[in-house]
Order: sequence, then structure tokens, then C-alpha cells
Amino acid sequence: MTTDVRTVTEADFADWHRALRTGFLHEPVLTAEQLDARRRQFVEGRLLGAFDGGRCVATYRSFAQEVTAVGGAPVPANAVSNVTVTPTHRRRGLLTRMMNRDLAAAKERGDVVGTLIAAEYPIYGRYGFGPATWTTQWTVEVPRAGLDPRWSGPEDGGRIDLVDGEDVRKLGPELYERVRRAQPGAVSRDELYWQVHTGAVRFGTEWTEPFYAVYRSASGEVEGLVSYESDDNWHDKQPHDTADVNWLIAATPAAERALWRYLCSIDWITKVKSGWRGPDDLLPFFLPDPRAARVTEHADWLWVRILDVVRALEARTYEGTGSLVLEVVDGWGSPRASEAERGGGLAGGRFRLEASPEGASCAPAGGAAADLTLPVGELATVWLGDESLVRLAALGRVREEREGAARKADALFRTSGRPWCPDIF
Ligand SMILES: CC(=O)SCCNC(=O)CCNC(=O)[C@H](O)C(C)(C)COP(=O)(O)OP(=O)(O)OC[C@H]1O[C@@H](n2cnc3c(N)ncnc32)[C@H](O)[C@@H]1OP(=O)(O)O
Repeated sequence: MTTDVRTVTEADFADWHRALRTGFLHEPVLTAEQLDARRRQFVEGRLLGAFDGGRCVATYRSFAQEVTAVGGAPVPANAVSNVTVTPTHRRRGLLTRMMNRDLAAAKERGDVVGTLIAAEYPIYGRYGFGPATWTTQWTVEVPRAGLDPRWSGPEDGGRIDLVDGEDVRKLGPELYERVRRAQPGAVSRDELYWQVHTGAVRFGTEWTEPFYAVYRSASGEVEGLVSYESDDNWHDKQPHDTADVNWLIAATPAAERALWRYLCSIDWITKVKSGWRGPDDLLPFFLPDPRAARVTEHADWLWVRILDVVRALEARTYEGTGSLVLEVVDGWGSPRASEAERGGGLAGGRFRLEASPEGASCAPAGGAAADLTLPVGELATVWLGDESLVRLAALGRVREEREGAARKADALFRTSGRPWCPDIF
């Protein structure tokens, strides 16, 4: 019997969710209320499923998103999520079929990139995605940090107040818009994001009501928000509580400093777990002893798939000045996929990039000699400025066609701040 890959209708929704939960090894059945909450994510045509004898055995969802390019421009993205194949149907090419179909549709629609957060590193490179941002978690040993225990609020005239979820739904969206426009790699959030992350809409995962704190500057401007939980951990008649940060967003270093300082000042808290931060986060250096902040996790985070090289390269800014001819190789190599299914050539070609701090142009380079040859996934890896072409050349992942081209390209592509995506989706 053939397995049919097709778009999912409202009638398939419960079955599709059962397959999704099964693929992620979660309890397979959702309550009617949880299903209703999830219906808000339903967009006709953007959910795919594979069906075997009428039963859903694979899931895939994409949705419209914007990702911030270097310099702050929002770039239209096809965000990919909810990818699962039921264990009984794995390694028969179902993901490949869904991915090919969706990326071709995204290209057709005019999306510039695809984005996703990869569950496992080896899955998505074959489809032309590359890891474009990284993330780090720290655990701060508060007693070792060297902080003054008498601290009772920001010294800069700002203030910190505790608020509830409803306040966060009011204050968060505007603050986040400011944050994401200044943060390459950050992605857009819709209203549902704020509802889910403040417990107003429950998708079926466990919910513990967190604490929320807001930082306002001396002039009363909302500049930072944090959501955190604590574990009520006492032993030997001593508190050993951990403040576990769900998320912290700050539009200014002052807000960031004040919120971390606040978390490290809470009585009973001996550890602060930072949650997923950008790898060059300032947190350790807010502490008199930065070694009190130990890196506990470090991993690739946002993966990008370039769908339109010209628009992707023109959307970002460049700190250096120069001209480069790039041979971008596209097409992936699943031996089981037919040529039509592979979708190779979605974005490949030879392009000339002329860049300077004043602006950039990119156009097909015709027969001009290439400076660098690189797979489309490696272009994604350098697009947000986080990887070095010299390193990629040393690894044999890009090829210099002209000596010194990788160093020259680094001078254009690399950025002073590292990209970061605060979200998981
Ligand atoms: C954005 C997100 O949603 S991330 C979440 C991803 N989902 C999960 O991790 C849930 C558990 N895993 C799964 O459901 C499945 O294993 C999937 C979705 C990752 C892969 O689905 P499949 O249908 O088995 O993939 P498919 O058969 O199309 O595989 C294509 C190729 O990728 C390879 N591949 C697929 N998954 C993996 C993996 N986890 N690790 C290494 N290689 C993989 C296959 O071996 C195959 O290679 P080949 O063509 O050279 O033989």
C-alpha cells in the first residue's frame, strides 16, 4: 500500500496530532480543550501529513515568520516545525517528501529563507539547511559571584516590579519588537506566542505559573522582562533554591544587568540557571567573578535554508567593503529521492556580491570566475555572521578558488555581535 503525502484538513486534525505526539514520544492523546487550543495554529495548506491506510503516520507544519538579518531588516521566512515520522514508517523517505514539497512551495511564495530548530544535528543538512546561530546556558553559583548582598534595586534610577501574565501579554509584544529588530537571528512572535508562554492558552504540556519581573528605566520606559521559576529546595536547614529562567528579554544593557542582578539577589536563591542565551551574552561579565557563571550547555540553535541568494545577501548589512563571486552549490543527495523530489537547484548559481557599509548588491555573475565555491548550507551558516569562511575552508566545507578569498569573505560576512534566536518553535 502506498503512503500518501498531502495537506492536512481540519477533519484530520486530531489524527495528525496523535501522530505528532507519538513521533515526539509524548502521551498520544490530547483532550478536546487542548486540541481546540492547537487549532489556532491551523493554517490551511501549511500542515502536511503522510497517511497509510487512512491513518496519519508523519507530520510537518510550516508557518510565516520573519527572521532578523544582520543590520536589522526583517526577512520573510518559512518556519518549519512539528516534524515527525511514526517509528513504524521511519527511513522510507517520508520526511524527504514533505520537506521537498514544502521548500518548493516556500520558494514559489517568495520566502527568502527557511528556518527551524533541529531536534538532532544530522537531520537537516541534507536539505540545504545550515546552523546559523548557537546558544549557551549558564548556571550562576550566586555565593561565588562576588556580588554585594546588600543590593536592593538598580542603582541607575530604574526599577524592577513583579507583574502577572496579563501584564506580560500587554508589555511583552512591544518590547520584543524592539529587541528582535536589534538582534540578528531573532524571529517574529505572534499573539499566540504570548498567550502560550503566559499560560493563557494551554497546548497540553504541563504549565507552572512562573514569576515575572519587569525593568523600567529612570524615565519609566519598559526595557526588560523576565519569566522565572524556583524549585523550593531546602536541606540541612538551609535554602538551596535555583531560579530557573524561562526567558529574559532586554532592550538595553542596563535592563539586562538589572534583571540578572535582581535574580542573583533573591533571598534563598543560590543558583540561577540562565535559560537559552546568545553565546556572547553579557551575563558572566555582570558578575565580579565571571567564573561563577559556568557554561552548562552549548549547542547549535536556529538552522537556516537560503531559498533566494540575491535577496538574502542584499537584505543584510556588511561592516567591510569588497566584491566577491560565490559559486553556491544547491541540491541534496538522498539516493532514494528522485530528481524531481530532490528539489536541487532551489537557490544555486554563481553570484557577485558588492558590499560596503553603505549597502550591498547581489546579482548573477554569469561567466565570471568564482572566488569561493560553497554548498548552500554553508552560505546559511555564514549568513548571520556567526561562522568563519576561513574555518569552513580549513574543514574542507568550502573551497577557495582564489587564494585568500575566505579571509576576504570573512571581512565582509563576520559581525561584531553574534546572532541569537531567543525562541524555540
Ligand atoms: C524542526 C523539527 O520539528 S525537529 C524534530 C524532528 N523530529 C524528531 O526528531 C522526531 C523523531 N524522529 C523522526 O520522527 C524521524 O526520524 C525524522 C522526522 C527525523 C526523519 O524521518 P524519516 O522519514 O525517517 O526521514 P527520511 O526517510 O526522509 O530520511 C531521509 C534521510 O535522512 C536520514 N535521516 C533521517 N533522520 C535522521 C536522523 N535522526 N539522524 C540521522 N539521519 C537521519 C535518513 O537515513 C535518510 O538518509 P538517506 O536518504 O541517505 O538514506
